[in-house]
Amino acid sequence: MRSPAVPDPLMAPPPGVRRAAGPPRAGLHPARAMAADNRYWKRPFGEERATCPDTVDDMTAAITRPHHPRHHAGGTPWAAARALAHRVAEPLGLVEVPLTGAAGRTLARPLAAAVDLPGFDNAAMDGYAVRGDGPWRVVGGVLAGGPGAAPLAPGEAVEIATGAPVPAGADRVVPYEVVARHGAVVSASGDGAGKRHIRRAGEYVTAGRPVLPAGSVLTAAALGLAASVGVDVVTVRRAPTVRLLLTGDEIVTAGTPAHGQVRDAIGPTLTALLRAWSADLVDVRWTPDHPAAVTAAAVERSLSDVDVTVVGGASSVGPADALHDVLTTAGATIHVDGVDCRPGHPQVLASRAGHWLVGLPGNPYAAMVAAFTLLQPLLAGLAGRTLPALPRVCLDGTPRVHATATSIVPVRWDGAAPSVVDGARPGHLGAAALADALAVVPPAWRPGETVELLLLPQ
Ligand SMILES: Nc1nc2c(c(=O)[nH]1)N[C@H]1C(S)=C(S)[C@@H](COP(=O)(O)OP(=O)(O)OC[C@H]3O[C@@H](n4cnc5c(N)ncnc54)[C@H](O)[C@@H]3O)O[C@H]1N2
Ligand code: MOO
Repeated sequence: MRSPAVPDPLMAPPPGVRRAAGPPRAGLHPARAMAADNRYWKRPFGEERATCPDTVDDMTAAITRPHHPRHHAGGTPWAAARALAHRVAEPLGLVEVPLTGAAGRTLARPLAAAVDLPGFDNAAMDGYAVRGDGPWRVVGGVLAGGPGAAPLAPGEAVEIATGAPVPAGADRVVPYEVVARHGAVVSASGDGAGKRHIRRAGEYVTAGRPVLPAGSVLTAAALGLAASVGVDVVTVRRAPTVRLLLTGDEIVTAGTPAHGQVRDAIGPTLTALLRAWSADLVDVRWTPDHPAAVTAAAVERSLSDVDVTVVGGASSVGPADALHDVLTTAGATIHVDGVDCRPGHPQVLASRAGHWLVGLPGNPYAAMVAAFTLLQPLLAGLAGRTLPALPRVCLDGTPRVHATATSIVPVRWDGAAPSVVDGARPGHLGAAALADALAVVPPAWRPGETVELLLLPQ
């Protein structure tokens, strides 16, 4: 039972409530040793290098930036951390949902056609369905959705609309553009040996055949395809339930912050990302740094509740950063403790009995980087999807690169090659807000080498 002195850990601040700044973060705190496991990683993992054509290859852009000693302790290499977050996730159970509510969900079973597509022989062009060689006698007309026409005899034609059922016996449809009509007689005005312009029943797919494999995301086109083949209900993976826990005495959720206070930027960013990643965001809660038992109780409860708890802040080594201790006390397994990337180094992936926790750094751009590193792959794994493949491209411009860590750099992709958006700072989303993607720049990248891109949802 919780002590009555400890406020409800999952109590969100009422909208508009401004909180006073918490107690100052005074006093020395022993830096935590990096997880011994991380020393296993001796060299970059999965960071392929390829060179762009026509670029200078003999320059170096490696600029080593000063970092706190903990940074130099390393961490799981970026690509390995991303792959691990996907690999450790067991796909969630199956649910049946109506097509109307299935956008973004992941098929748990192959999607099979319930009907032939097209369902019947139909016209691909507006014109005349004809039988035999012309000229033809027009014996009627047929519209899409209307009653069909009687079978054609040789030398007969019916005027026909695109999508209307082609009468039995018709060889082809002659488009209006290439016929001449005189009274009840039409003749081909051009080369009569053109295309048939008839879409035959089952030409696209026949009933019972799979049209999409399990693991496919129900995109806009996939939803339309499912409807085309007569499907109303799809079997998908349950959407992972997610709670966003924001930590920090200084955090306010609305209005203009007072001196010492900071407006929450992680909540709005993560809410949008989680929507794009088809997670079921259950709620966004706030816990103060003090007393630490509040965060502990919130994490404890959340680890028995939702599929994924995302904690904003509390991941580093400061006096108020309680997450590691909380996870240890909760008996959680820590899979990733620090990732060798800039920004976003202090991120955490942990689990307990099928419940997951992703700890994001408090700095908002670093939090966004961490969400792409650990959270997106985890959600993909839970949804039974493959790890999203990253396009590999040449960059326009030279980003700041780190000698030993992966740099995650906002880029704008409105030309042939994405160009670097300058001014990215861990605590500021200004550059990311102007970007279309984040470039994954491997350690000691050199101009002319390609990079992978994490595409930002709109
Ligand atoms: N001695 C060390 N200090 C720090 C290290 C380190 O390795 N050794 N790492 C730095 C890096 S890198 C980051 S990132 C931060 C991560 O800190 P935490 O995850 O523990 O987060 P906080 O300390 O609570 O906050 C950091 C920063 O972010 C602001 N913040 C927090 N939450 C939000 C939010 N929801 N919206 C907007 N801004 C937020 C907070 O006010 C702080 O300014 O640690 C460095 N220190
Ligand atoms: O990496 Mo911190 O994650 O630089 O702001």
